[in-house]
Amino acid sequence: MANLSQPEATNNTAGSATQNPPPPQQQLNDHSDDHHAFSFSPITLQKLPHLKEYLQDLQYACPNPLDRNPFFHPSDGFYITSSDIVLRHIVSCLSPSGTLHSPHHLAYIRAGPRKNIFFDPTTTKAAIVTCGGLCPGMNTVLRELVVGLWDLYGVRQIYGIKAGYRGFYSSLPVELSPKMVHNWHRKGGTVLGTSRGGFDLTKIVDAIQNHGFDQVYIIGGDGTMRGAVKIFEEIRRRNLRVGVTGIPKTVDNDVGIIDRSFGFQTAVEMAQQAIHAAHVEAESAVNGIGLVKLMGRSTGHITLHATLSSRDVDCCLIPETGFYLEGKGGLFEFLEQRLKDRGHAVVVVAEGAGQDLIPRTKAQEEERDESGNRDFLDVGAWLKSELKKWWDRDHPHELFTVKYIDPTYMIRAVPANATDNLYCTLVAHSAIHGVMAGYTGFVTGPINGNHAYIPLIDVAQAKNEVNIKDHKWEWVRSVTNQPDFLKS
Ligand SMILES: Nc1ncnc2c1ncn2[C@@H]1O[C@H](COP(=O)(O)OP(=O)(O)O)[C@@H](O)[C@H]1O
Ligand SMILES: O=P(O)(O)OC[C@H]1O[C@](O)(COP(=O)(O)O)[C@@H](O)[C@@H]1O
Ligand SMILES: [Mg+2]
Repeated sequence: MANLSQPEATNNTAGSATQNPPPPQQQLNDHSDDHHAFSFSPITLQKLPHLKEYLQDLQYACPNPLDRNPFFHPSDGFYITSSDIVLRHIVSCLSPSGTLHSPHHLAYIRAGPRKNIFFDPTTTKAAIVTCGGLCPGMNTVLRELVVGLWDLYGVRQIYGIKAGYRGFYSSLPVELSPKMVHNWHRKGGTVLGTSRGGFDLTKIVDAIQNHGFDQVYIIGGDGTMRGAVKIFEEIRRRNLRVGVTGIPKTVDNDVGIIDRSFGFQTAVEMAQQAIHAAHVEAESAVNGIGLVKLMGRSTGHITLHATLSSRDVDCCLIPETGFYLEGKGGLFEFLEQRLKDRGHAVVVVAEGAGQDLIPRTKAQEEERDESGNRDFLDVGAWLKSELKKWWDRDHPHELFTVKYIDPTYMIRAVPANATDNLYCTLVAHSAIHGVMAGYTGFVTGPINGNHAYIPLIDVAQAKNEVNIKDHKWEWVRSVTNQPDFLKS
């Protein structure tokens, strides 16, 4: 349990040393309930929405059923209280006098079971939906939500919404039980189905109301989280007794605040196979280049992590840094030297990198997927063709080979590895505990290794890009010795 200093009568609204929006200012004086946000100097606890905020007569439904669960023996400290927090940043800086440079710290409410719950499990009706692209572990989260609701809390009405947000209003919910989901964690993809687009707020909330759902679990990426905020706000506007929670899923790892999303590590692991094959092909050719394109719509996390863990990569290209082909400090000059020194080279490029270099028509510029995400041109195919043109122009009589590998969906259409599966279980159970405790409009995810509850709106607004100023990007540069592509 966190050891905090005395609570102050008024909220400490000091900002944190983060890139995220400052926490909402608030005047709070009731610290008795778990759902109230308050701040302790020098820590500001991030406020979390709670059903009690707009349903004033809402009372605790009952003590947590885990009290009576034969497999749990709740002891002191088992239940999470309002004093349990997770600090946003654990790396700080001491001044010469030994005090912290940044006097204010942002904290989030720690995830986990609460002593009292606001839902009666015998009448609770939960809905679960998966949206956006696939990610390893989606089925594990589905399974653990069903099993957790059923076994931990005794909920018997659990429904799956088919094929993403549109499924709320375009098809009938599917009844789920532990028996039905028992082996789902072994399957890639999502048994419920998923889709992009189809977000119709009124129809979705009408469906939630008409079906009588009072808990909604939304699994998806950054787009899904933005939709979930709107659903939560509309539910609050209609004064519905419905808890809404988001569970971030993204192989791109582009969802902010949390350490990482489930499935990311599995995707990085799968990417190794493509890099390894590219390396073998390149090494076996004369002047061979192995080129691998990896997913990452607008962030290069998969490419960066796959590069760092592979060590066979000569050049890593991500959307967060520009690159250029010709001239001093360019890609061609670098590869020419590598081929001279080693006879082969491996280039790994994120799908969102170099998009501004690829010529495109006006129509191509406008192309969007059903969710409104920009459609990318194939940077790998373009790079392969540019490399060939360059070599034919500058070395017309020398052998040269580019072997282009695009594993695309292979890195995400697989079951989660052990680490991601563990994550999926924790995140699903934490989400259930939070909703049962009356929290709503929140996301569960690990912050510095500990699961916390974070306001949905903060997560929907925060983007997790590769910070090219931090050490991780420097490691890439030192592993590959690639140019910085900063034109002098
Ligand atoms: N700004 C938004 N407001 C409401 N719904 C959105 C928004 N952005 C995306 N969505 C919806 O969220 C779902 C998934 O979004 P998408 O961007 O395809 O995937 P992901 O959630 O994995 O990023 C889609 O049904 C899409 O219509
Ligand atoms: O072809 P699809 O299904 O639209 O998916 C492609 C996109 O999905 C991703 O894997 C993940 O995207 P989301 O997290 O937005 O679903 C991206 O890397 C990629 O651009
Ligand atoms: Mg997305």
